[in-house]
Amino acid sequence: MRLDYLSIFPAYFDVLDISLVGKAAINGLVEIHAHDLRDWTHDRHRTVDDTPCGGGAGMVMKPDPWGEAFDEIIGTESDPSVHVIFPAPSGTPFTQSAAAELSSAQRIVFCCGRYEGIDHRVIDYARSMWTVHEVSLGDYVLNGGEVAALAITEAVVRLVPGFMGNPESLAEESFSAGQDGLLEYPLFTRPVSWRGLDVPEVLMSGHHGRIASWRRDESVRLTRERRPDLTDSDSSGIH
Ligand SMILES: N#Cc1c(N)n[nH]c1-c1ccc2c(Cl)cn(Cc3cccnc3)c2c1
Repeated sequence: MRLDYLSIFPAYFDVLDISLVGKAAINGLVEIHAHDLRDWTHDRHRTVDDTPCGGGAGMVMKPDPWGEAFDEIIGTESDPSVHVIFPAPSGTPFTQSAAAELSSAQRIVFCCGRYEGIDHRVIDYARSMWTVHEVSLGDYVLNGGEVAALAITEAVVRLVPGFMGNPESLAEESFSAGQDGLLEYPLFTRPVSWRGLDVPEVLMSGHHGRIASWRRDESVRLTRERRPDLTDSDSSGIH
């Protein structure tokens, strides 16, 4: 899997060399390339923004640098196997199932905008050439697309076959298909007693049936408390 990041702050992606994604890069599972969008400007000030047509506050990212960067990084041929991701406040909420789908992609290009956003013709052009995803991390405001690109990268790469040392652990995580759409149950490890707080006895019983039942009950309880929106979904197992 090749991952490209287009941003006016490419240093955001230096962290990928340190994290688990860096390990995957070393193992050859992923290839990471960060690019400075300003490398595709031609004026002395390396300008990437301009005032919005129709007026309004803030600045909008000009289309020209993006188009030239696309030509060099992706090419000028249409290829639906290339996935181009535009984080955006107006994007579709990014989900675990979207991460799972993207984990089989061979090429993902993250377009990380700033200011008030990117000229929409950039997205329209990308849609005419590749498979485009306009996504949002959630209902809160970030200053640009970089943090979202990092979060999406981690969510996707950890699902790439061969990346996780113990793929079985993926099945028990919150939001994973194996969890019935429920939140993950509380976790404990040694010592059994810590600052007057004990591990629930059932987990020390060695009785696998009771343990499974306790874990399921806890997942249902937590999901009802914290994510009632998940309890109505068909996959939740709670109705
Ligand atoms: N993904 C996601 C996401 C999220 N969950 N919050 N904010 C963003 C996000 C993503 C992309 C951009 C671009 Cl390009 C510019 N900005 C700044 C901005 C802030 C408020 C309104 N307009 C633009 C972005 C914010």
